[in-house]
Amino acid sequence: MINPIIQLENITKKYDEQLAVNHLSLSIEKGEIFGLLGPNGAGKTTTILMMLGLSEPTSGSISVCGWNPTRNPLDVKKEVGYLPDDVGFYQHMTGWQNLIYTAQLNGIPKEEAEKRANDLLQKVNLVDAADKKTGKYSRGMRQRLGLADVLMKNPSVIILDEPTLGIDPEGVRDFLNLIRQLNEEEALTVLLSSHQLHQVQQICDRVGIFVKGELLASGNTESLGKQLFLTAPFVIKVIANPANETLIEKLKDIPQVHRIEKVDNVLELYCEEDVAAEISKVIVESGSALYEIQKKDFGLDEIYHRYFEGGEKDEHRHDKKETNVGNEK
Ligand SMILES: Nc1ncnc2c1ncn2[C@@H]1O[C@H](COP(=O)(O)OP(=O)(O)OP(=O)(O)O)[C@@H](O)[C@H]1O
Repeated sequence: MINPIIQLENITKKYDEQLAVNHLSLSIEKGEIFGLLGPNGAGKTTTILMMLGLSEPTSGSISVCGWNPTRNPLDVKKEVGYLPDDVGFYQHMTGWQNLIYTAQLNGIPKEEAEKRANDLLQKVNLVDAADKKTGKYSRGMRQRLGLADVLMKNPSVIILDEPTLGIDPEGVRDFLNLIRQLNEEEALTVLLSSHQLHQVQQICDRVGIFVKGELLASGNTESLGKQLFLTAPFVIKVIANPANETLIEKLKDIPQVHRIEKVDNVLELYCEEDVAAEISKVIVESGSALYEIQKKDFGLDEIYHRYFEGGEKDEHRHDKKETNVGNEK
C-alpha cells in the first residue's frame, strides 16, 4: 500500500477471556472508502474504538494519521470524525444550533463555524430542517446531521459505525451517495462498518470481511470471492438440453471443474478458473443444445449467505465441496 492513513498491525483485543479481535492487520489508504463488514459481534465496534484511542489493544500497534491513538488520542480526535451507531444530539436545539455547538467545542471561530454549518447543511440536504429541533428529526435526518456534525472540524478521516441502521431503503441509497460525494469533494478517507454487505459494498473501494474477530479477506468483491472460496471461485451457469448424466460426466472431466449442481436443465459448474469456452465446446460436441451460458456473480451472494446470514462454518477458508448434494466429483 502506497500511502496508508490507517494501519493496524497484528492487533488483538481481549475482554477478560473474551477474544474480540484476533491478530488483525489492516491498511487503509488515503482517500479510499473502506467497508469493515461482518455479522453482529464480529468485533467491528471494538476495532473502531481502538482506532480512536477509546479502547486499548491487548497487543499489536495502530497508527491513525501518523499518530498512536493510545498515546495521542487528542491528536487523532482532531483528524478523525466519528459517527457512532447511536448518534445523539441536543434534542431541544435545532440542527443548526447543534452544529454551531460542536464548532464551539472544537474551538472553531464563530464566522467560520457559521459558514461551514451553512455549507454542510446544504450538502446533506437539511437546509429546510436547519431550524427544526433535532428531537423532531427522523432517523435518516439525524444520520445526515451526524455526517454534517463530524465534518464541522474538517477531518481528514471519518469513521461511521453502522451508518445505515434503521434508515429506509431510499434513505440508505441517498445517504450512501452522499458519503461517496463527500469522499470525492472533500478528499475524505472513509471507514464504515456494517453488517449489510449488499447495502454498502456498492460505494466501497474495498471491503474487509470480519467474522469472529478475524479478518477473513479484504479487497474488491471479485478478489474476495477468490480469497474466500479458494478452490472454486468461478460459477458458470449453463442451460442445456438434454442435461443428462452423460453430459455431466463429460463436463466433470474438465480439470478445472470442481463440482456440478443440477436443477432441471440448469447446471451450475463450480470452477477454479473461468473455463466457459471449454464448457460450451464440451456441450456442443456431446450433441446437447446449449441455450444459455453465463458467469454467475458468485462472490457476493455466496459471501452474504455464508457470512452474513449466520451460515458461516469453521471451514470458512475452504470451498464447501462436502456440503454439495448429488453430482460431487
Ligand atoms: N466492553 C466489553 N466487555 C466485554 N465484551 C465485549 C465488550 N465490548 C464488546 N465485547 C464482545 O466483543 C465481541 C465483539 O463485539 P463488537 O461490539 O466489537 O462487535 P461488532 O462487530 O461491532 O458487533 P455489532 O454489529 O453487534 O455492534 C463480542 O463478542 C462482544 O460481546
